Amino acid sequence: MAGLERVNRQLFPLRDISAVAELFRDEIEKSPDPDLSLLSIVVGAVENSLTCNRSPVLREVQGEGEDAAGGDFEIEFHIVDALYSKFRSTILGSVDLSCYGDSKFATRELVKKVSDVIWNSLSRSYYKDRAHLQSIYSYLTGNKLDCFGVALAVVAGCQVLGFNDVHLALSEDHAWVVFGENGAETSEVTWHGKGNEDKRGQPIGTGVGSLSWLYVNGQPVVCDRYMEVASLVSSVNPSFNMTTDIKEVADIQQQLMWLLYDQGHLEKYPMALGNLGDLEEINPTPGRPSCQELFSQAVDASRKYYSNKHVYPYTYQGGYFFRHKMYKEALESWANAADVLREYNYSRDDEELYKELMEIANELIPHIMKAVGSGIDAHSILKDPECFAHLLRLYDGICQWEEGSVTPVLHIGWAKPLVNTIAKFDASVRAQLVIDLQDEQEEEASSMKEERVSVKSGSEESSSGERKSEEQTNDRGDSLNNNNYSKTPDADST
Ligand SMILES: FC(F)(F)Cc1cc2c(N3CCN(c4nnc(C(F)(F)F)s4)CC3)ncnc2s1
Repeated sequence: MAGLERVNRQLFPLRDISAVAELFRDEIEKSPDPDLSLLSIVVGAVENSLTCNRSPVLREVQGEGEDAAGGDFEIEFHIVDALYSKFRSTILGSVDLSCYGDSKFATRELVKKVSDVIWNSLSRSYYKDRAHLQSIYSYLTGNKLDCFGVALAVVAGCQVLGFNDVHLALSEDHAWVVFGENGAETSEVTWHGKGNEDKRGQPIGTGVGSLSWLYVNGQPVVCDRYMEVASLVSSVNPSFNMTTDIKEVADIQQQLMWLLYDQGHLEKYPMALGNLGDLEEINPTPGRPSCQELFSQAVDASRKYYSNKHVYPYTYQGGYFFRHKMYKEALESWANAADVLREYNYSRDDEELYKELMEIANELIPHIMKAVGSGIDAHSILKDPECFAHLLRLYDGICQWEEGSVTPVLHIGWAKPLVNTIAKFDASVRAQLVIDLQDEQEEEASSMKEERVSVKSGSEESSSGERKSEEQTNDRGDSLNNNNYSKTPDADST
């Protein structure tokens, strides 16, 4: 039974958060196969009505403080019904299933066909980096989707066709699909980054090219239906403009995230836990885990389920510590993020992460040095050898990221802030630096280079990790705006 037939029509017209939450709860708790297009249309309609259709008069009255009051929304059943039917008839009307064999599993050709239907119905040219282009509501009412939205729409389209083996696979800056028996097949279905030729229909490379962060070294978040619901909730964007969020949209997103959290559907989704942490930092829910705990759960999830190959859990956590002037903890989180990077080779597809690290190294850390330099030095950072060790581990990780990459990472723009920062630490702290190089003979034997840097600080010492093996160093490393997931191909690249 399709989603709309089982929806509780008494809930409509949807006028408040609890009605939207009730509809999601019904769909998540009562249906073995939550209807992605229904849920994406509903939450997209709410987001759109509160953030996009703003009457100028209302705006003057509301004022645009931090959280401009979003006013009310009213989502009529017949609107949702019409859009839901439009999506289903678009998909069912464009895909002749008799062309794709009789397997109950999707084929590569079918997945590509669904991707083509979505792709070819998008507006010819629009600003892909804009907010609010992630939902099927946006697709149906404006023929616009960002790169995440295309991937979600393809999975929702395959659900309409009855192929429940097609699922969303998510890295920290790209999305694709898995399908077939045991989800053993993969396919690109959307674009990535600016001006890159899309690879739609191709499997995800498994060769050395996949050593780029973009494909998280074979450790993507592979979603089930419920995690796909979590991804569409996580992609809700409360932004009204660059400086203002609509509080009602953030509240709805937060409540839906807790609903999914309670059902265990965020357990293996580090970025969703990070997003919930951000929402909780702004507006804590009484009786719920703190944002610091959520950021820590995101780190644990990456370590437990993804061999610690995800970077963002540490940058979510480091950003939190930085904002709360917990500078030593921030340096440790950022050093842990850099440890993840060591296994990767930097490729031009990784520029979102490059920008993240640039901001940390060349803006946030210099800010810390200024703050502690002028006396706000709660933990006397500049006298703490462990902080110095975290700083060196951060930079050494970035250097190792660069090693073996075809694209350089560091340049003079990095060196100046680094030199200034190192110079800020007390000479006595720097003097404690002990660099012990591994014995030469062993190096031949293992053909793996390993160098240990440690800063003796009382009992504790910290050290850097393994180097890449020889064969990895010459590989050719064949970029989501953090708020709204979209990548920015040129305006008319689709
Ligand atoms: F599908 C793509 F291509 F868009 C990749 C995905 C991105 C993303 C996400 N993001 C991206 C990272 N993001 C971050 N926000 N702050 C971040 C940090 F730098 F503080 F770590 S990372 C916001 C939400 N949140 C949930 N799921 C996903 S799936």
